[in-house]
Amino acid sequence: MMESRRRLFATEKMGGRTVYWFQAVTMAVGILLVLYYRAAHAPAAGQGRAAWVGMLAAELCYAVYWVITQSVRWCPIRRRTFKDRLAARYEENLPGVDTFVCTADPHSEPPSLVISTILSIMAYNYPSEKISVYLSDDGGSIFTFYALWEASIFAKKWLPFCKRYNIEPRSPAAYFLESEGHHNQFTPKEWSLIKNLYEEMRERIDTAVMSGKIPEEIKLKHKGFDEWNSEITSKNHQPIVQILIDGKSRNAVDDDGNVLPTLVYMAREKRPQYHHNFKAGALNALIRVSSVISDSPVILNVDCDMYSNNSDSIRDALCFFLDEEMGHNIGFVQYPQNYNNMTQNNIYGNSLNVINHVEISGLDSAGGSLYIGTGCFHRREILCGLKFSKGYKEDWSRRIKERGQENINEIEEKAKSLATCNYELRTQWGDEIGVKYGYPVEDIITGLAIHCRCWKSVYMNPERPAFLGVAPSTLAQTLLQHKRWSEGNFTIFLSKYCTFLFGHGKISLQLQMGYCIYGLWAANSLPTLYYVMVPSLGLVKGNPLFPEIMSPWAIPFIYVFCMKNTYGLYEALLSGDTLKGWWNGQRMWMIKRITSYLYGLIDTIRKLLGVSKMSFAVTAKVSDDDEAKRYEQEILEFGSSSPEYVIIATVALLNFICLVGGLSKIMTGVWNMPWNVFLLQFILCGMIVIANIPIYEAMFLRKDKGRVPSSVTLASVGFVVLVFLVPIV
Ligand SMILES: O=c1ccn([C@@H]2O[C@H](COP(=O)(O)OP(=O)(O)O[C@H]3O[C@H](CO)[C@@H](O)[C@H](O)[C@H]3O)[C@@H](O)[C@H]2O)c(=O)[nH]1
Ligand SMILES: [Mn+2]
Repeated sequence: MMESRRRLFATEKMGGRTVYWFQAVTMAVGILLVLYYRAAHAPAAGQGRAAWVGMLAAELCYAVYWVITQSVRWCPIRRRTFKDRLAARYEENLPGVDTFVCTADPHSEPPSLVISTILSIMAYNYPSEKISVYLSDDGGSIFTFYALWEASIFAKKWLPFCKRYNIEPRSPAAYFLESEGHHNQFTPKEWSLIKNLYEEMRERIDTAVMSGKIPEEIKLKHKGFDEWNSEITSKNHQPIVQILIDGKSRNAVDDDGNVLPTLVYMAREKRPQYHHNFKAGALNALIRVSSVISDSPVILNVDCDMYSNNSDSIRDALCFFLDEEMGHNIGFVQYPQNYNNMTQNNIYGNSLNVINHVEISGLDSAGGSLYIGTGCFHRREILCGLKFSKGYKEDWSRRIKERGQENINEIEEKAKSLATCNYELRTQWGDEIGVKYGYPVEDIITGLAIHCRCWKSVYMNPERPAFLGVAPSTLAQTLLQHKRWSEGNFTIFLSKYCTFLFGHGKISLQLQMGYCIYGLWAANSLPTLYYVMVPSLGLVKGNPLFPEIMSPWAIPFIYVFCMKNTYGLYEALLSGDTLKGWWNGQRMWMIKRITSYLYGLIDTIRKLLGVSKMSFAVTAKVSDDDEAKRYEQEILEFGSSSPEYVIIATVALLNFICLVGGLSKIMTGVWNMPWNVFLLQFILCGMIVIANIPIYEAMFLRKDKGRVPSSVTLASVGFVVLVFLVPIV
């Protein structure tokens, strides 16, 4: 009796609270003093008042934002699971799990990468008959289908190999990369055999993609290839659903005679006159298609590059859903986004370490992790719009969908009819049912709606990362991704789904604030743009904007600046960043704010005005050799002449000129003011210049292809001249 009541998971509070509270209280006092000083000491009109008021506005924004970021720092928690108890109680009655993998473009997301993810999911340490894997191909590409077909055959060898030797990770690409040289648990022959099989398969797939042709004899081997003809394009084709492995069929066994998971390819119908709603549209089609094939009560959703790195993740997630005491109101279980292509010092700040270790853990204690699009287990019912009610209880022992008289062709036809363009017309899909449409971050808004239907969620961050994906490895891709994210979250903030309105009374204030950390990314761009330009300009124009260094009022400014950075550094180091990684992160933080977030802000407003439409630009998961090499060496990649780079170069150049100009004016005594009036401004400008050193290198010293193109440098010179001519300070 006692045994059966023991919990399947535990929740622990994280330490470090004294340090946190010391930081929080002293920062709050410091910020208030800064704001008071700003308000009380504004210069007279005509003597730089406008610039001063701008500083006040910027600091006010920072202050509000700082308060918001504290919401997730009060009491972060960590979760632990007891898989042995799960097995002891439920091994015979484990629920089915449907996995949705989305891909959109065979060029930025190579099919060979996609199938490594698929194979890693098929090989979970979980009864195969209960796993179904669905690939949604928004590229509608015969090459992706071909790769999946190859994977369905390779799986017969791969799954037994994984299970026999209990290897990790179970993505063949990742496994063979990692295990080179230390694979002594099995005979070298066996290892080489399977490795060769894998490499040959990859070779065949890559060759097909590169040559744009699939050998005719292969096309004869599966009826699915007949779906493609010369007219089909990614934007215009009929619905395609192909069940490559039917887990219920007797023939679906691996080389050891064990059942194989079900494997399905889907390309929903696309027609130019219908809007397809990007990934959200794909997920909704998958929800319907899977409902006639396996209809499992649990759905796992991963991006095509996010392979499973931990074969126990399904079991970990189920420890939450199946917990007798607390499981009934948990709507989804989110794992962090981790990447396997991080360089040591996080050159583009993409490691998300602090978000993963600090912020989402804090959100978890406030009511639930956000749904971040990949590595997330949902209950099927909540994705379909179910509201939480007191007496709710899922029947986990619900049997795997029985199949009546229908044969596989009939099921495919039925599934196709659910993946047509007009199926959703005049329905609640994309609104009350399924993943929400109209937001570039469909994940966040869908998670918010689920929280507001009174479900909780949990965040699971196991020692061995559950999923590993591909982070953007160029500056352009990083900025593109962050533009989409900041724009998406800001769109939510300005919509009727703004957490303070929509979430009011439904989720805790803490969680409402937590959502706004990301909701306000875009809004942060303006104060930052102001702060990296105006004080520096003030140096050359003789306009003091901070208290002089001897004044007691300098203390709160210095304190806030130092504390913010010290505490930030402390969090970063605790989360696994290196010192240099943190520093690179600071640079990227500035760059993202003055480019991605600014663009995100502008595009959100343009959408509100109706002059632009929502888009979802897929980030590339491959880069050319040259680029990859510079990424390895942590050298910033520019190369093309994009307007974002002009902003970055302009700000860098401007600060350099201001620093030199300001110094020389002080030295030569042009200003009638002593140097200590400007010291804080010099420090700020100097820090910006130091952070920008790699930008100067890219503009003036580097010769490689990734340098800042001279057209960008020239344009930035033009803008700097313009800035000096316009009397804004
Ligand atoms: O029309 C589309 C566009 C994208 N995708 C898929 O969506 C996933 C995410 O796209 P990616 O370009 O990798 O974007 P990221 O910025 O890395 O994605 C993060 O942010 C997205 C929201 O902006 C979430 O959907 C993702 O799950 C989350 O990992 C990929 O598997 C794509 O294949 C589609 O299926 N159809
Ligand atoms: Mn991605």
